[in-house]
Amino acid sequence: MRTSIATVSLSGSLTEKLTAASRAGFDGVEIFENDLLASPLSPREIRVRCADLGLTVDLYQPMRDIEAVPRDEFTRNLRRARHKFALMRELGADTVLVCSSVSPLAIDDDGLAAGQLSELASLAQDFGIRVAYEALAWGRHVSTYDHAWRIVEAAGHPALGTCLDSFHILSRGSDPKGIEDIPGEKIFFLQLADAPLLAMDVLQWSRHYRCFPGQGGFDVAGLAGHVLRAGYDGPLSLEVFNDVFRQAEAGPTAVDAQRSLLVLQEALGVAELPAPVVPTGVAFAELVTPDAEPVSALLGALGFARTARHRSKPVDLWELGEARILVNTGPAARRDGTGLAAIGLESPDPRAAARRAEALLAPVLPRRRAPEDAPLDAVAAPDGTELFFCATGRDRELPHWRADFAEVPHDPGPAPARIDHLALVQPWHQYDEATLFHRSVLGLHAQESVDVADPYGLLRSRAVTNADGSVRIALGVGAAPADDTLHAQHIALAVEDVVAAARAFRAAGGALLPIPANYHDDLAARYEFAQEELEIYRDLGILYDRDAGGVFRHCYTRTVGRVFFELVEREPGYRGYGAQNAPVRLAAQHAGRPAR
Ligand SMILES: O=C(O)c1ccc(O)c(O)c1
Ligand SMILES: [Mg+2]
Repeated sequence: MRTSIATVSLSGSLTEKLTAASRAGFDGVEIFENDLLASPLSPREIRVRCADLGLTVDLYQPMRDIEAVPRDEFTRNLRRARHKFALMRELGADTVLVCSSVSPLAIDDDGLAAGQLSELASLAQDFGIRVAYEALAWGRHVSTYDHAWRIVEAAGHPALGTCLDSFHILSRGSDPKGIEDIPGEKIFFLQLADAPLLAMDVLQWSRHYRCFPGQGGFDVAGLAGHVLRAGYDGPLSLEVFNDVFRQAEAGPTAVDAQRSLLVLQEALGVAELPAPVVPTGVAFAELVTPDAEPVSALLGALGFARTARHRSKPVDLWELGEARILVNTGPAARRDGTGLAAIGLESPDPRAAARRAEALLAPVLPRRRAPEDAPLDAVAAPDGTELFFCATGRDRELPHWRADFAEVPHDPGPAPARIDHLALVQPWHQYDEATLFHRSVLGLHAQESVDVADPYGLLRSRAVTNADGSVRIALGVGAAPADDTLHAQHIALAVEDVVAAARAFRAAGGALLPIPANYHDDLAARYEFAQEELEIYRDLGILYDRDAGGVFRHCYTRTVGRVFFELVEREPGYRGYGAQNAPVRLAAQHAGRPAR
């Protein structure tokens, strides 16, 4: 289907918005009046620019407070409309959006509204223009889609139809099934937006919190299905008022937007994408560092052994049980400092996984970086983390990253361990994008978003997982642009006995993050422990959580660069990540930072 986006959904000047929409593959745009008013380009120049970019101007919007007003007021409205219709001809736009009046002058009289909208449509028709009437959820007398449709139907004018906007319909809890009773040719336009489920004033909700389909809590695909079954054949158009997208760069936002429509069309069965290939495990995590020494010391104290070295690059493989960490001291490290740069995901079909990612507009990375390397399929996540799709040792035909490494002499590692989860820090404006990306591209399931108090701000965190929990990625973000060395990434290692692991780490010279005594006093108030047990937790800085499924005990290493490790002992039924304890951990990490 054709896709369109309202200019209000993107940041920047009108030209920047148009360029971003075109590059992301949109077919058309809704031009928001303010964007036109503020543009140095004339309407005709905008039309040419759109044509050059391969965009149609699908809608001009909005006209406000038009209908059901006293005659003299309506005469002034028609005068205004005549100007706008002439402008739309220059612009090459053939549909105008009229949203239901919020004016105190508006009269609660459907007959009057229908009559005046019909007059407006007659004037529009002279200009070759159609009028699409939309119920704002906070409209003064008309606030539901079925009410707007009754007025359009009563008006019975060929140049008057309705505009459906998923936000207005779903935010009011209207049943979208009734959409199928509207003849498709009378649905002149469809605007799509999702939103998180918030209990707040609907106008504020709409103007600040809309997001792209699949990023919020509404069943936008379900609504769009009703619209298609009604016979609508216009574009799927995104109209998203969002404080974050207004500030973020237009290019990536437009890609995120287009991805949301691809996923929506897949759900509607009108677009076929390569099926998701859900990862089945974590093959490795790759750290980059300019200085291998502190990272090696940390890994060594955790019990990892350096087992192999890359045949042609400055990359070491460290292993502890099934946990594998690559330490890369190549050029990227000198540029970016110590951080988590890549994740290897075990994939049942790496090629197919990469094809899906590509179809969903993920940047595909050059297949490994040297001629003798296994040609691994890889894409970049929105935060820049490289995701490699691996088939470790499963199939001789498939590329095998492990074969790039030559064994080095080492003692067999001691305790069994594996990667429990990886926590990535998202750029502050990419939280919703990151969730949609990991869900749609990797086929992971998103758990609920949790708020975590940090002494200097509020963090949000949301985990995406596969069904058996063998892949868990926690996506975290601060509330605003921040020094994200604080909100560091981490690698959580699942161990059988966290107390033993923490003791062994300390005995090997590792430094655990100290946790204030108040925390453990509070634990004593909340749960019953054998006395020594709590003393052990105090001594090692072990944190404790419990849910209906089981117990979670965990502790943290000091941070190196932008990364730290967590040791976790997770009872199989426990679903969380110790979010309850995160504020204490964050405060302890702040306290432990060198003064600046
Ligand atoms: O918030 C508004 O005013 C507004 C304007 C035009 C729309 O299409 C809409 O859904 C909301
Ligand atoms: Mg709208």
